Amino acid sequence: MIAVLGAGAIGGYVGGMLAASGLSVTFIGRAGPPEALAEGIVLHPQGGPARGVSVHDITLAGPEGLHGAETILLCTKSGDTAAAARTIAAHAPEGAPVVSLQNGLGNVETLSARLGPGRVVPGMVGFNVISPAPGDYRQASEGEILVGPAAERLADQMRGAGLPAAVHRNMTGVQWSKLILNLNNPLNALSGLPLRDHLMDRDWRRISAACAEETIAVARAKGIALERIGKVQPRLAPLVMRLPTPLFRVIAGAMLRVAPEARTSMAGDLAAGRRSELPWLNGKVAEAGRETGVPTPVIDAVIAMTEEAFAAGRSPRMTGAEARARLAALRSRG
Ligand SMILES: NC(=O)C1=CN([C@@H]2O[C@H](COP(=O)(O)OP(=O)(O)OC[C@H]3O[C@@H](n4cnc5c(N)ncnc54)[C@H](OP(=O)(O)O)[C@@H]3O)[C@@H](O)[C@H]2O)C=CC1
Ligand SMILES: CC(C)(CO)C(=O)C(=O)O
Repeated sequence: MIAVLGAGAIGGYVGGMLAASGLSVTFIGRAGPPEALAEGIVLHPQGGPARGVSVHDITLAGPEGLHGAETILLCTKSGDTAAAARTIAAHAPEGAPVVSLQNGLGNVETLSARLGPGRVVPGMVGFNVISPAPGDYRQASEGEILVGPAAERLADQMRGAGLPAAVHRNMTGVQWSKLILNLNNPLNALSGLPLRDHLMDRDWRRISAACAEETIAVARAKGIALERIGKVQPRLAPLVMRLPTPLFRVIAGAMLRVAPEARTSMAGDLAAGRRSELPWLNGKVAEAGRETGVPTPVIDAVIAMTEEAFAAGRSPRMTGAEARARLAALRSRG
């Protein structure tokens, strides 16, 4: 049985696809069965027909449902990882591998510290998923799932379920490279725009490019080999993001094949009043920058602006040009 801990957008979609292929999947809620799935699941893979999974073909449970898990997919936000690790330690069989499908850096370390080394496998989901209604999950952009070699069987099961999954040997490089894409998450939360409209604004892309450059410099200082994520070569990302919009539209066509209503997961967190994953995204780059002596002034200023927005509980809905002016003011202050 595959247990999905964190029945939100990623857990609902990935777990739902696995269940639709006939695998036994249990969705674990915080205290009891996840209510969002009480009526079953509707899946909308990008470019494919919608499919339904009856509530009778899945198991919904509280933490005790981890009891029979052979593999655990961890799909909570990063701020919930430590609590999830405690739940796994208390309820899951000791040897059951835990595959983190989360964004950001540090989740694997948090899980390993609680559950022991060798049991936790890093994973990366390269596509966006939105959930317009409880139990309804839509793949909203292109991308693949990558997992560490220890999860080869899971990668096979995912492919069998129609999910584009593969094993990757350098998951540290993959996670840093995905992080470069996720540096756009707080910017998208600040603009409040659908992701596609956001990406069409060159001022926002220029800020993304500056954040990517700082992260590439930090990764280089740490000796991390960055990896291609889908069609994106991280080292070329700053160049591509800075292109004038008509050229960007042609070169980055795949990046723009995004559902019109899609927003990044952090924009969703801000809109829903949830905590942000900022400390595991930009925060980790700033931390590593301090350790390696690489300055990260743009990332630091983006952190300050995003923290302000989360403290206010709503997106400032600023334009890219306004954001650049604000960043310049924050940087000149210090
Ligand atoms: N959404 C996306 O497009 C993508 C997201 N990701 C990453 O995947 C991860 C998950 O994101 P996403 O699916 O969007 O997040 P969601 O907020 O949609 O879902 C997270 C789910 O985890 C549940 N949860 C939290 N703590 C626990 C716990 N201790 N026990 C059981 N359930 C728990 C939450 O329940 P509750 O509602 O009660 O809080 C919620 O249902 C994040 O790291 C994100 O960055 C990666 C690629 C794309
Ligand atoms: C797919 C992507 C990069 C952007 O939507 C993402 O990871 C997220 O929303 O958190």
